[in-house]
Amino acid sequence: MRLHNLGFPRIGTHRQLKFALEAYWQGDSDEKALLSTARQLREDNWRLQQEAGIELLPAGDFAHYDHVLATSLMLGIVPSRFVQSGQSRLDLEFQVARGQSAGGCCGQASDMTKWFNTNYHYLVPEFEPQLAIKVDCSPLLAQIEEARALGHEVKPVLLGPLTYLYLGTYTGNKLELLPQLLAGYQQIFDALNRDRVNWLQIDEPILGLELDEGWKKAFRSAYSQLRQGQLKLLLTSYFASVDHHLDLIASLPLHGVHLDCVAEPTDIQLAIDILPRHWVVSLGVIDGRNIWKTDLEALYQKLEPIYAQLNGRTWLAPSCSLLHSPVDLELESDLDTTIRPWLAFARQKCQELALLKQALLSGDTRAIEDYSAPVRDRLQSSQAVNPTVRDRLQNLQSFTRSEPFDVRKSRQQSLGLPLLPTTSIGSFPQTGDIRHIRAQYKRGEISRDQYTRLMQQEIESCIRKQESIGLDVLVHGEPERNDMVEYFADYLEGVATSRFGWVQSYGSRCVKPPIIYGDIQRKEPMTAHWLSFAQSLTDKPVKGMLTGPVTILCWSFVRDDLSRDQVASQIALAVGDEVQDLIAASIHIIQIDEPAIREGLPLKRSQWGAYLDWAVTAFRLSCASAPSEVQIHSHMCYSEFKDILDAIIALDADVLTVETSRSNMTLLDDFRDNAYPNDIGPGVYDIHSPNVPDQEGIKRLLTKALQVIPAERLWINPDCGLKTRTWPETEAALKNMVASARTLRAELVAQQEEAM
Ligand SMILES: CN1c2c(nc(N)[nH]c2=O)NC[C@@H]1CNc1ccc(C(=O)N[C@@H](CCC(=O)N[C@@H](CCC(=O)N[C@@H](CCC(=O)O)C(=O)O)C(=O)O)C(=O)O)cc1
Ligand SMILES: N[C@@H](CCS)C(=O)O
Ligand SMILES: [Zn+2]
Repeated sequence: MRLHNLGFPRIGTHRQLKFALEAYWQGDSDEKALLSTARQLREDNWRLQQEAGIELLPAGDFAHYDHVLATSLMLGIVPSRFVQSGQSRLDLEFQVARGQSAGGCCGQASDMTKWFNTNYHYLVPEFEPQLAIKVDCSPLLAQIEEARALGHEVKPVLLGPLTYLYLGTYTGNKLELLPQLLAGYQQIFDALNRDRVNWLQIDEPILGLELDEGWKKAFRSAYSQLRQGQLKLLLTSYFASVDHHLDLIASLPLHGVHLDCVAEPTDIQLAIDILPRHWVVSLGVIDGRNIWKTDLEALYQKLEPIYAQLNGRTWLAPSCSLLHSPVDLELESDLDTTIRPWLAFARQKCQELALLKQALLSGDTRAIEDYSAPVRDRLQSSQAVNPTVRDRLQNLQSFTRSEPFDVRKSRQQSLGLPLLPTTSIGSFPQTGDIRHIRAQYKRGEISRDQYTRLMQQEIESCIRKQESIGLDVLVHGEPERNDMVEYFADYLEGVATSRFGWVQSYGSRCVKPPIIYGDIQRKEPMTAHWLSFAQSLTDKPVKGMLTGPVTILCWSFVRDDLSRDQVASQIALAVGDEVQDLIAASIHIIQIDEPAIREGLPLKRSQWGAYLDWAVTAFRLSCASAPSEVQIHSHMCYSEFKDILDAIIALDADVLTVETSRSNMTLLDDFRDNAYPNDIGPGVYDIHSPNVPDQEGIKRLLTKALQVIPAERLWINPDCGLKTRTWPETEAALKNMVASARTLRAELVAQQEEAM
């Protein structure tokens, strides 16, 4: 039996990678310093895993920005707009991820989207008909060498060719590109052979999807064509079961397969029966994506007969890469002492595997019995159930708003908004000063009153800036929020937050997912005091800003003893209570953000309907109590939406703002023929790039939008919130956006007059 790991968090216990990246981008450090931090992190990670008991360590799971982008660079698949002579490989990587710096030419960053159903974002590979593959796997080989020099036995990790192809964008049939791509993968295989690599972990998570015949055929042909030499391929999939593809997998020339046995019920016996007798079967039995301590005793009972059957062919691992888990629970000294023993972070998950192995080898279960006791405590804890919340949900009468959109729209004329209203998505720059003030408050260095006053100053400054820019619907700027989910978690019973539980979201950006351990209800109003202050400063409408139930759910570590739809409904009630308080505070426009609604989709399309039903219900429940005069907005980003358009329509928000600019408004093709019935604001510029969009560019996008959306239903806004930008970029960009809106408005009025 061997213990291995699919990948480890690369950001570091104290987000060392984040700080090193940002210092490099700001010009405060050099390439040498960044590479040295990265190397140190890899070293720490390997040591940590080895000390915990992992025997075969992953190498090549580390990436400076993103592992899909690292694969693109390894293959030389880089959009031609970035390839110039002179820049280092590292700078090329950052240009593709972040857009070309002002000094370079006009390179728009590659699109970024969700990694399957997680809150991690990858850089979408862009394929051109001639892939111009130019393999350079020296960074991977260097990582293998580093690990070997430290005395570790490693298993390199490579994103498989089919999944890589599936995740990219291409105007034609992607499978046409497979032969070219395979030539690149062959070169990588050859290099790994020359390097005497033994096992290669080849990640093909698309096997969790319901693939069509074309892709299944491509799997067979790709893996039979690739000459493996001495390499032993361990095919890994995760985030879903692959029971439906076992015959396909069994037909591939592999040496082993890894199964995620946690994400969905997985028939391990079926796998053993179908897979070739000589293959290694890696069982992903420790949840790599949630933070609950594993009931090792129960797992032991389940695995014992399987282990006996597989004998030496059993490998044990977390279900997926631990990229999605915080690093080390040891650091959480402030966590509630009842809750802390219920948890396991990445390091503890590795230790769980070691305990499990010990028990399976020796048959002595005493250690795992002791270890697992808190799991039972959690499931029986009185903290998990709140009868008031259960009764309230049981007795609910109203799940949706009372009048249809057209009636609501006419009642909302009282808001007095112009044609093509301009707005932003909510957050304004979270400057170092703001974060520092919050850190001081948390450390008790400033009082609550001082903190409130400083945040109010920031809100006032945001309002004045927006007035001067000329926006129509203002926001308070969200300065008081550490994060759009964590902030709300602190106001909710049944939810805990950690201190160092960072998980990488994209590049240098991290989040601390809250921990939902019990029934949820609001402790007190969460935002109304900030909004009421903001509205008192201006005659323009200020938009209230809430995070929706599905997003709070998807971006948290969620309890496993209650169904996700029940948890979402509980959150919806809490958000709905805040909607009431905002209305009472004279806020007439309220945005309920749901950027995570698409990422919550199960991998298998056949399961989408059930998920979307409860997700839509939860959103509608959160705003059901808003009278028709109150305008409800929602916002979505980081995803493709065309395949869930019906659900998005069913949300029935009065206004939907949605990310579109990075994908050049291709989303609008789906909105043709009035496909989207309510008001919509397709984002007109990419907020991830420091580049300031010019008026002409914005106007071009808006003109495109006007071809499919009638002017009376079109809003003008950026793609997403502006918290990651600086103020100079933000003001310049918004001024250009407002100027474009005004020009377009004038042109539309002139056209109307001409037509009369
Ligand atoms: C919209 N997005 C979000 C997603 N998921 C979320 N949970 N939240 C989101 O907003 N998923 C999809 C996208 C992903 N986008 C982003 C964008 C930006 C960030 C981001 O900026 N993250 C911050 C961390 C945010 C935070 O919690 N900040 C805290 C702590 C600040 C801090 O570091 N303090 C220092 C001390 C500072 C001092 O003393 O001067 C410290 O503690 O050491 C806060 O503001 O209070 C990031 O920096 O990565 C994430 C996802
Ligand atoms: N209101 C949030 C939405 C981000 S998806 C923001 O503006 O940051
Ligand atoms: Zn967004």
